[in-house]
Amino acid sequence: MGQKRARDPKAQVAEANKRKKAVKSDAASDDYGSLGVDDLNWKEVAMPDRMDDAEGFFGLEEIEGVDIIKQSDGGVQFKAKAGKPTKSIIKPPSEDDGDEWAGFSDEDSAKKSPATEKTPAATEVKEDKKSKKDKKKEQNKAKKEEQKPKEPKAAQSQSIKAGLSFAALDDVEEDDGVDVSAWDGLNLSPETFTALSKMKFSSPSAIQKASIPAILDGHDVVGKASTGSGKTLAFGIPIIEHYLDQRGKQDEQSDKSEKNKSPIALILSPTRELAHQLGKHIGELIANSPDTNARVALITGGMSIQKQQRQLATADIVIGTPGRVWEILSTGTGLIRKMQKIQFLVVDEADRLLSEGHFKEMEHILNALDKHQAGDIADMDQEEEEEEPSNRQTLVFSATFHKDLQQKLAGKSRWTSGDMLDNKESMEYLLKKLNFREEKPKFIDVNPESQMAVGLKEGIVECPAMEKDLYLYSVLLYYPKHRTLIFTNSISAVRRITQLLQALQLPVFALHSNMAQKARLRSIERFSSPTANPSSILVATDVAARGLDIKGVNCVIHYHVPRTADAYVHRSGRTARAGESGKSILICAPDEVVGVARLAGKIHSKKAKKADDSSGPSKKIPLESLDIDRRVVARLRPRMSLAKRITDSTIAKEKVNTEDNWLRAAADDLGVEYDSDEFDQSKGRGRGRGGGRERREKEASELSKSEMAGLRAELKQLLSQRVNIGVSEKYLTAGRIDIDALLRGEGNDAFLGHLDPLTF
Ligand SMILES: Nc1ncnc2c1ncn2[C@@H]1O[C@H](COP(=O)(O)OP(=O)(O)OP(=O)(O)O)[C@@H](O)[C@H]1O
Repeated sequence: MGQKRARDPKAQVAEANKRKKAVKSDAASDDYGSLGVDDLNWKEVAMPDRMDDAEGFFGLEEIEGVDIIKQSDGGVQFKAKAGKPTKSIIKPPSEDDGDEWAGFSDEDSAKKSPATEKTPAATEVKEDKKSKKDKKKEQNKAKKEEQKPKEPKAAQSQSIKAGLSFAALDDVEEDDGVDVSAWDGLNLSPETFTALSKMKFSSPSAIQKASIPAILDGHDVVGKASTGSGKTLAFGIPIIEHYLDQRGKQDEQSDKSEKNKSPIALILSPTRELAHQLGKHIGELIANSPDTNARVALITGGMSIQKQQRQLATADIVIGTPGRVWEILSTGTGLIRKMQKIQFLVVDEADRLLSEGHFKEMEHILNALDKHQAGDIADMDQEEEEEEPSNRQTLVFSATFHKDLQQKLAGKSRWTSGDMLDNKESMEYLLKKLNFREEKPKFIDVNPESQMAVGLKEGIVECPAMEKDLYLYSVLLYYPKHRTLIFTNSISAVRRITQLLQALQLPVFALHSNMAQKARLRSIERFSSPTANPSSILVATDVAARGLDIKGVNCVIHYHVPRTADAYVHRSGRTARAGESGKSILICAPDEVVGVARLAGKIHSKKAKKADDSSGPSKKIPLESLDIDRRVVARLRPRMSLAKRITDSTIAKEKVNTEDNWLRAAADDLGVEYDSDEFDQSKGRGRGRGGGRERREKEASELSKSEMAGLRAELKQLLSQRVNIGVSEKYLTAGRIDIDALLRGEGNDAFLGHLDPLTF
């Protein structure tokens, strides 16, 4: 319900204060005056996890202590119940529901958000055509005369007017931009220069430098560049350039109503989080670009369908996941027709989007964009059907491209591996399905040698299969103040490891696709917030492997060996982004080593080949081996075994409860008595394999409350002390410990004694 107006929080607060004042004065004259729906302080009703992604059912809100007053026009107003002060039901002034990312326009913000107020585009609708034209001409003239700004245009043109209050000075932004002359050759608009300067992007990355001119020249582009190398703006900047160009033309030639306008770009992404992030990143470019008010509609699952349909109707740029985009296009009226007019189709993380899971919806969308017989366009008249075919540019980006896609697309083969693909094969495949406008799109591969980011170090920790948890914990303690992303291959492992690390009092969050959308976004926000604990940990499935751009991730740990080479590339790519450095560490049981060697071999094959050519054949895994001190592992074992018992018991209890409830309900349906002991006995009979696990689960679930409390107390006691790795506290002053450093809070304060830091 709360509306996001995040581009200008100050104005939002001012608006809310104004509203509050108005309500206050109402309340003063009539203590129980009537209120509108948006004035009330609605409370969210907690939804169970199983409601996750209930197809647009976003949630319920409730309010207590109000009477409903029916209006003569059929509408309703609200009023505090007798005896209840009005104040108790009014929404607080600066409330923001915080559900959505900043930077996207929505219907409400279109009406009165400060972002739209600041731009002429929003108010021009009311102006007469002639004055609009004159204004535009003046703007264009000014634009031509303008030098590429080394300082923001907004700041240049700001002049002090009489009668301005001090509050107005808040709107004058400091010119803290950077020199952006390195972007000179790319033929960008002054608006984009200003935005880049404000965003402090002093020079283009390799993929941006190569792709932007090609896209601006009207080419289809297939772009391949390592993770974190700035692919989003490689296509985002040309789209905004096109928007700025078109905006001028449209204003001059027509009085197209908001409803009749069509989006210029459709950007497809494989996951919701990535779609949100793309929206945020492109939204930042728009927000920093003076007088640019392109509207971004975010079309992903987990949010209200109706709202998204409304946003899509007036959007300039549509960003979404294929499932929801297709759902909205196929059920809307006239939306496909609008989308057929897009100038850019962007397929981000292309190899993932065009593979298993998204294939059907992608196919539907691609067909709908090209063909004129989809259901939605049955109402299209003859004249329109004979329109020229779409002339859109197709832009395809990823850090990796799969080999089997082409056959998969043709329905000839099952998905087998995530092998890397050389350029020619991927081109053939993409050419076929994406219907490029050019016979040969421009293939831009800025890092043919390696998919891995330059600043990434890759390491491996070998450990016994049953001790992965212990080694994981050891690695985490070795690297304090490291923001760490841990990847697993299953949702149940995410749940278990999160609980385990929580029991060990580490600041940990979970992320997997069975979580409600809001919880997913919350986990990412908490993990990535600049004010978050610098040792924050996010445990995730591969839903977080691609595209997520979280600032300051220092380390990626693969708790499970990734299933494919490209998954390894993308997971590892969550660190060492935008020229930073980072670590990727595989935790590996002895029987996984062969698979890891194969996987690493594929990724580094070209590099290895080069090395081999010069120095003879080598079978070594191209990953650095990390030596974890055995003393450390031994000293951490007691903590880990306590934490494991607590976690196993909690999980087993949850499982037993769920099973019990399910069986009870089934017995009720059948009209029989449910006896859990009898059921357990019959279940145990004749069981061979798996019986041990069930017995262990049962035992774990049978730990009493007081036993659990005992375990927790014991663990708490252990965690309250530093891990002593071979120092008698009696001899603290004997010289082996730098007491001053200890008091200054330097070194690794998880340990007592000298810990050789990992050289990795
Ligand atoms: N020219 C630039 N200068 C400095 N930083 C930049 C520049 N362009 C983009 N960035 C920053 O680099 C980071 C990575 O960008 P982006 O998310 O677009 O990478 P990517 O190549 O799409 O990565 P992935 O393959 O993982 O999706 C972002 O934080 C972005 O703000």
